[in-house]
Amino acid sequence: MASQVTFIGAGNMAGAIIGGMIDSGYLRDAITATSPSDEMLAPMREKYGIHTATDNAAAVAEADVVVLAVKPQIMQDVCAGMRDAIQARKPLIVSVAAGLPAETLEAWLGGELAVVRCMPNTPSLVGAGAAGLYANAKVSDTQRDLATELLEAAGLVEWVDDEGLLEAVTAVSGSAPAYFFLMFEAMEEAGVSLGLPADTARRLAMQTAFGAARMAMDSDKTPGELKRNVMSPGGTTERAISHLEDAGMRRIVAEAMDACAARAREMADELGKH
Ligand SMILES: NC(=O)C1=CN([C@@H]2O[C@H](COP(=O)(O)OP(=O)(O)OC[C@H]3O[C@@H](n4cnc5c(N)ncnc54)[C@H](O)[C@@H]3O)[C@@H](O)[C@H]2O)C=CC1
Ligand SMILES: O=C(O)[C@@H]1CCC=N1
Repeated sequence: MASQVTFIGAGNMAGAIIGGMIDSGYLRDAITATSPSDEMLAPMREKYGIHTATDNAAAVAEADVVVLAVKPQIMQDVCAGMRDAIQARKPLIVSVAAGLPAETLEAWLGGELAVVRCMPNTPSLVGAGAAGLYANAKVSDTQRDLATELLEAAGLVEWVDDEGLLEAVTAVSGSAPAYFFLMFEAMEEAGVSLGLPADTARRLAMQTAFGAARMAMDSDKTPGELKRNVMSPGGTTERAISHLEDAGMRRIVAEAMDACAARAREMADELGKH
């Protein structure tokens, strides 16, 4: 029998994971999503055919897994409202909230709980997400497999054995879709400066990124080797890559990712006080 999974919150992240679960054949009848108003829930019922509820405590009463998918800023109140129901059942807690430590969530829900903390990203919405997962010591192997199954429905899953590494995951994948979107903007603008229509430049840039990612994932060559394969001696790519290297592209990327991880640590400190 499928494990009963209740999503607290029915927004982007919950929708992405639920959509993936259904596409990979998870039993609709075993999935519930909650939100304070029925406005967010009607589309979930129509699109996915799952159960919905506006009462969080009632919705977790028979859950084997509770996925916390509300904004970090309201999480403490949301946890307080279902604490007794969670303690009565002790389901696996899976949180996708940015910045909130597993220990804090466990405390807010009354303690002694198996907690998996995830850092997913928005490409989960198209089944191409990348998520880092961390399990506290109370998570069993079966629960770990279940969390993998749920998150893999929305893309790649990588486990880390130190919770602090989720800050690095935030820098490498959680926030990183935005780095690539910035690159698309910059390439479109530069393409327009070179005379291309904006939509042509955008389509070419995006398809090239998609092709490069797919090629790198399918190949046993390193990204460095694939890069050198594009660079004919004395040719155009060599000129472009030299410019990026001389302008400090690697340093800029490293500094941006350091800043991202530092902010993730700050957020954990700000949100995690309990
Ligand atoms: N958007 C992103 O790139 C990423 C988001 N996350 C995390 O995912 C979590 C959810 O984010 P989104 O799905 O983007 O937000 P969202 O705003 O799309 O969804 C939040 C949902 O919570 C519901 N909600 C509000 N109060 C509630 C309550 N008292 N009880 C139950 N549900 C309630 C809202 O109705 C809404 O359905 C956040 O904690 C965020 O940190 C994590 C990684 C990436
Ligand atoms: O920008 C943020 O804080 C969240 C966490 C990762 C992606 N979005």
